[in-house]
Amino acid sequence: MAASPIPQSAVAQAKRLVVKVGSSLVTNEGKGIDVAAVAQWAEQIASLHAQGKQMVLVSSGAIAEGMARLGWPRRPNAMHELQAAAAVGQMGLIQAYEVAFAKHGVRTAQILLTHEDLADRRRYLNARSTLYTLLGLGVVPIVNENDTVVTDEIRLGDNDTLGALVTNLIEAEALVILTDQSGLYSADPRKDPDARFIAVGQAGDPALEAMAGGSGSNIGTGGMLTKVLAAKRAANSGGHTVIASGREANVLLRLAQGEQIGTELRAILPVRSARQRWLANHLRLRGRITLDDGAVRALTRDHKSLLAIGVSAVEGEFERGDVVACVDQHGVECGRGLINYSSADTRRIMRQPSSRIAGILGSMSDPELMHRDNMVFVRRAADKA
Ligand SMILES: Nc1ncnc2c1ncn2[C@@H]1O[C@H](COP(=O)(O)OP(=O)(O)O)[C@@H](O)[C@H]1O
Ligand SMILES: N[C@@H](CCC(=O)OP(=O)(O)O)C(=O)O
Repeated sequence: MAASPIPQSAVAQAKRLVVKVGSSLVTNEGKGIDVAAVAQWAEQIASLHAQGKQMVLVSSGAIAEGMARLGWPRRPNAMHELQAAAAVGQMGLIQAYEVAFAKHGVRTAQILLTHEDLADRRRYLNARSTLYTLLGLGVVPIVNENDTVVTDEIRLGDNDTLGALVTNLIEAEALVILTDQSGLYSADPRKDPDARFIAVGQAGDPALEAMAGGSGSNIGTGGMLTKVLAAKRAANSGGHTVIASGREANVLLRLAQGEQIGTELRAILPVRSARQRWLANHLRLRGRITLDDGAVRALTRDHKSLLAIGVSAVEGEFERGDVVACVDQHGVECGRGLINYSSADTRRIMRQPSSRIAGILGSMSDPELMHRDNMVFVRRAADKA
């Protein structure tokens, strides 16, 4: 008797999944929403939902669809035009998904997030509880970046990162990134016909980042690099990532049956706590402080709190409670955390022992500049968190 196949893939085992679809797929290379493709993904997600899996969809395509609706042949450079296109296109995107999911009796919800929503602790917790509530109600949330309100400095820019942040937020066990390639290759297959397919890898392996180095298609923004980095980020909460072709027939259903399709990037890094992830997921920091070698050792090897005496330079303007990066003498980040003193005060107390803080500032709120409980450490020098 033939043994029944044991589903081993990340998607087969996951009870909570984030599926991300990129702009070039959703809009058929920018021609306008690919209604047939949307219908197929919706059917598959509805089917997995019916099997008891909690599903979240992160969909790009608002800008590309907006451009198609407005009759713009080329992607504009001006931020306000991109935002106008996103506002127009998001209507079409959500409408297409709502119609497609309704055919299977599945309710959907629109969630538009910005980097700031996830960096602010209260808004982050609110977003998380709304997503959990929707999942508990059996709704499929459809997430995109809130392009209309972001500025260049605070935009996530690509939805691969957003997909990973949502994976972290709801502690999904798997992130499926659907794109226009079969997965990750050793080089961009559009440019290198000898590129080798990578079936499996380890999330966070720097060799993968080197392979994915090139930029993406004309329609998408991130290319493969943002997908590989998203896998590293998803691994912070134990999420495995699969990068696969969204054009492959029944790709999600087959993955859920344990079939190996695409590139699976397994999470084997130690899982960080929700608070550590929140700290690590700050993509834009208020400032950075340079540490001397002794302080770098105290932080990274001994996991001690940071004292002002180990700081040799301060960049940026920040307040007490902001998230600030700690870098070594070469500018390589070794950790980050909530700082107990403003940039102005830090400049006055740097290189000084804690016993002198009260004398310099008139009072001392905390003996340490950053408490180790409020810090997250970067595992390797090459790890950009
Ligand atoms: N090593 C690689 N393996 C596969 N694709 C790569 C690689 N390096 C660059 N790419 C490019 O990345 C593109 C996918 O990224 P992108 O266009 O941003 O997609 P999406 O819109 O789905 O996010 C592919 O079409 C491919 O040309
Ligand atoms: N928020 C943007 C998505 C950004 C983007 O292009 O992402 P992607 O296609 O996934 O690289 C949009 O909806 O157009």
